[in-house]
Amino acid sequence: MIDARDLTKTFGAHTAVDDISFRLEQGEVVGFLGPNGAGKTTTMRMLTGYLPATRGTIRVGGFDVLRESMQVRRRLGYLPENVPLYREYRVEEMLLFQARLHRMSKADAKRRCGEVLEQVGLTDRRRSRIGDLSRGLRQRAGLAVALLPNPDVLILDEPTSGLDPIQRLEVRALIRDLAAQHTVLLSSHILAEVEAVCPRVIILAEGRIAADGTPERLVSELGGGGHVRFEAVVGDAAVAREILESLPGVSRVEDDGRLGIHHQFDVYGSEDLREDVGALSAAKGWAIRELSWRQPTLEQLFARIALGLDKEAQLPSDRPVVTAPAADEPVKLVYNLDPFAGGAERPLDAPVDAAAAKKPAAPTLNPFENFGQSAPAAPPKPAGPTLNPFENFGRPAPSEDDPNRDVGGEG
Ligand SMILES: Nc1ncnc2c1ncn2[C@@H]1O[C@H](COP(=O)(O)OP(=O)(O)OP(=O)(O)O)[C@@H](O)[C@H]1O
Repeated sequence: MIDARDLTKTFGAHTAVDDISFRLEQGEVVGFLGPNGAGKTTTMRMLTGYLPATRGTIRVGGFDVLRESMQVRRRLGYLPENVPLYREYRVEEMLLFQARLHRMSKADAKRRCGEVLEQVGLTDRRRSRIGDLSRGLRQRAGLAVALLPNPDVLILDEPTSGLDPIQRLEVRALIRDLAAQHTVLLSSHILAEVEAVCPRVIILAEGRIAADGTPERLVSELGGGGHVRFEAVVGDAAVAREILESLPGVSRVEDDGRLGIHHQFDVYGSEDLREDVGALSAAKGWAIRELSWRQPTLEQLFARIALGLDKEAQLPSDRPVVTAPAADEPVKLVYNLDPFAGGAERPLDAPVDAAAAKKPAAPTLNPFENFGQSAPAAPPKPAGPTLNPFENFGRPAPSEDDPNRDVGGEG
């Protein structure tokens, strides 16, 4: 439906779009992503014929955008980033005016205006002045304009930018409906929105296509793979890291720092190593707080591309990391999970005192200290009143053949 080949746009010495090619098949819904200045708007304006390309060709529905512009306009609806609507017009007036530009007959224009107003949910606001509409409703009016020629293709440049969260959800739902009937190219800075609506994304960086595919494929192939998030009480973090690195299948381990008494690591490997890390923890006696499989998000992939792969270290973490205290700073004990310590506090970094751990402990009710030992004999029962009804408040319970025993019943 859209076929862009070897597209380049230069502004003076600056190359905004640098030799890109892509196709959108009929019915495809594609998210167009990229950091500010990546060239998205420039590309969209070239696709719609608003801006001539410096080099390259664009065909929409088989028609050349520049040489067969009237055929292209009938097949293509465009919602620019800043919707150029006439604020003094009423919504219906403005649509009728736009319909005339599409050379529709009066009857067709009236019918089509009614249809698009219904489609974008503005029927009851058709007599409102555009200047009086909220930004979300103006965006709907802009979509109505784009839909007027009943186009096969919709090009939407940041359709939810500047909207509040509720308006954004409404416009997103509207786009989802439209996506069922049109080929859509949608640019947005809101990646969750793109993931929710678009089965395919094209990521632009510095005027070039950096990635093109389904979000899942891009994330798994370019996102740097998944990793095991492991958080536990490990004692010496450097030693624990070395041990984790020695696990078969582990390619690298990132030390994310300390969170209270726990230490957090990201364990990378070719596959999900949760079971291996779990078994290792059990063997080492590390108390686990988290053991989970993490896939990179589209947002992280986007940041990787936007920042440049060489600046991977600057990737925003999905969780604030508490840094380990300096070496001379006393380690504060928050909670002691050492089963051998019998409740006594010991600095977290100190090794377990093996001798103390082995010494025969006095019988207690602490299950950790008493494995294998018989429970102490119960202390003798103190005489005195009990709540046993048979003991009759201090007296022994009557025996079976006590003639005075009250067995109940009549008489
Ligand atoms: N008319 C113009 N004259 C000169 N330079 C321009 C013009 N239009 C765009 N540019 C430049 O081309 C580059 C790409 O701009 P473009 O607006 O296409 O980026 P974008 O990806 O849409 O960014 P944003 O997400 O901020 O909208 C930028 O460096 C911009 O300054």
